[in-house]
Amino acid sequence: MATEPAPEAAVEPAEPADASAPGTSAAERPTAGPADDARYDYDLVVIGSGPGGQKAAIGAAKLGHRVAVVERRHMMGGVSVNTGTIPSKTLREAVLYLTGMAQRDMYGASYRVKSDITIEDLFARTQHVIGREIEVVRAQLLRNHVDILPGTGAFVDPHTVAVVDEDGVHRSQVSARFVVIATGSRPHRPDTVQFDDRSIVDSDGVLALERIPTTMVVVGAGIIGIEYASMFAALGTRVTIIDKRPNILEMCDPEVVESLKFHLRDLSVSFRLGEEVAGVDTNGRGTVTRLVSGKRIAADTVMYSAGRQGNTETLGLENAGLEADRRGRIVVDAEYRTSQPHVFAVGDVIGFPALAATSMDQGRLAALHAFGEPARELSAVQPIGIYTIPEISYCGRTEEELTADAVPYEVGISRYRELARGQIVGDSYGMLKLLVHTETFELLGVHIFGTGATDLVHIGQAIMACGGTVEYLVDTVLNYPTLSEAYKVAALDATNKIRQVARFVG
Ligand SMILES: Cc1cc2nc3c(=O)[nH]c(=O)nc-3n(C[C@H](O)[C@H](O)[C@H](O)COP(=O)(O)OP(=O)(O)OC[C@H]3O[C@@H](n4cnc5c(N)ncnc54)[C@H](O)[C@@H]3O)c2cc1C
Ligand SMILES: NC(=O)c1ccc[n+]([C@@H]2O[C@H](COP(=O)([O-])OP(=O)(O)OC[C@H]3O[C@@H](n4cnc5c(N)ncnc54)[C@H](O)[C@@H]3O)[C@@H](O)[C@H]2O)c1
Repeated sequence: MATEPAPEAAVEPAEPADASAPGTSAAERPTAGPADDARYDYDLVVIGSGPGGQKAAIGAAKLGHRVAVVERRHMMGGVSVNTGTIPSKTLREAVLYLTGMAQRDMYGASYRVKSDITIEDLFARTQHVIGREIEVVRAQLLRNHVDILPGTGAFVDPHTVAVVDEDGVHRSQVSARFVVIATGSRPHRPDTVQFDDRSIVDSDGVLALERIPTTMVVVGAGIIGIEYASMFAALGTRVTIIDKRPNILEMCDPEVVESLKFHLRDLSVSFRLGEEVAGVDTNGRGTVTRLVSGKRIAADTVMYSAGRQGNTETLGLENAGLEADRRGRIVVDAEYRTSQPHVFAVGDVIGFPALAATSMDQGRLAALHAFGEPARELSAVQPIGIYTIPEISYCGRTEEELTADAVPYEVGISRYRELARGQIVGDSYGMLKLLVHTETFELLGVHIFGTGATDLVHIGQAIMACGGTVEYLVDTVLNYPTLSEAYKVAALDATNKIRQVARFVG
């Protein structure tokens, strides 16, 4: 994501930039809600078309309001569609398919679908999916009569947004009763590192690599770093992961993290944890990463994934009476309202948890709150999906948290290798762990490692969100053979252990 051009001071009066598009001009709007204010060009202007912005815009349009989305021409769909969630998950799918990785248990360690995988093979699939997704986003906005204003938006005053085109020329200026800031984030680039977008890249640059590197250093063992590290390791790249924290993915179940590390080491990944990067040197042919401890690591490519920065510095926040913190984030209340009650902010620009999944709901809720519609809070039980190879997913609490809070719990485990479906799909390493309250039988946490984890987690999530107990799983018939059966096996394991303790106690 490049830095946006700064808006000029004087701008021309508003004319929706995409007014030529059929059926999209504000004047043709079929209905306007009773609360609409004719003083403004729009009831809602959304800045940014990522998951948060899309859902805010469509949510308001469904209520019959006049809505516009400001977005740069090349970024329709946001980071999510263009450089984040969708390309990374498509790349993972291409890696899994072409390397034959998921089938090696069945057909042997040398099994490959294609022996000489090129970067073109991988990016062809990615580009195809990105193209389709952009069309889906655009079509959804247009069929909901949302105007698309191409360009970069910036506040002129608290109710007015100027739209500047890529070449720095002002396109228009629009006023709105409400504004939603959904400008997302970009990779954080430390000043000490000279990114050249060839051998020293961030998570955007990794999507423009010219070849699959033989060796790679990944700085930052957060979700982005570990996901890409596992993809390149599967492709045969020798990857070194560096992080100043003592372990990777610290929010996950330690047993799951150990399983992942075992798999990654098996793919020649090395870990340099508890180590800080002092700088990176490049001579055009390769890189040397210098650690504060004095170590030096040579690699073809360095990928930095050391956190993200909110896109706020060219938004003209000061013109709206707003400000952002050092990391470009905007503070909001429980209704996603900023310190200006008519301006909302959603998605990565408000910080944690910074997921496409949560951003969508934040956008939807911000639109409801803006127009005074009833809105329920999001369920507290939210899943995390990490698309490593193999994948990880969890919801609820970890063993550490429960122990720290002195909550009595029992663990129920199911190993995929003991499930018929696990054998059929060739997953011998997968496992599902349930954490169950020993007195109430309430489900407290679900931690999954292996095939289908990010989908399977939703079964546990639904039970937990509805206050269900493990007895539901014991008493329920599940399809056979499925991976969902892991829930049943783990539930029986946990209840057997609880019963055994009860027998001893008498
Ligand atoms: C590599 C990677 C993988 C990821 N994988 C996942 C995943 O598997 N699951 C998941 O849930 N999340 C994932 N995420 C996170 C997810 O992509 C983000 O949380 C999500 O995209 C944030 O949505 P958003 O609505 O805040 O906007 P974004 O998607 O960040 O989009 C913001 C948009 O605003 C535009 N914009 C910025 N400033 C302006 C301006 N002044 N005027 C007009 N437009 C502007 C930008 O051009 C951009 O298009 C991943 C992120 C990355 C980087
Ligand atoms: N599957 C998913 O849901 C998914 C996938 C990718 C990204 N995301 C989202 O994107 C966000 C950003 O991810 P991220 O991985 O870039 O950030 P992060 O903040 O999670 O991780 C950054 C890591 O870099 C380390 N680090 C920073 N500077 C360092 C240095 N100089 N030397 C060594 N280590 C250093 C930090 O200790 C930290 O562990 C996440 O919070 C996540 O919400 C989600």
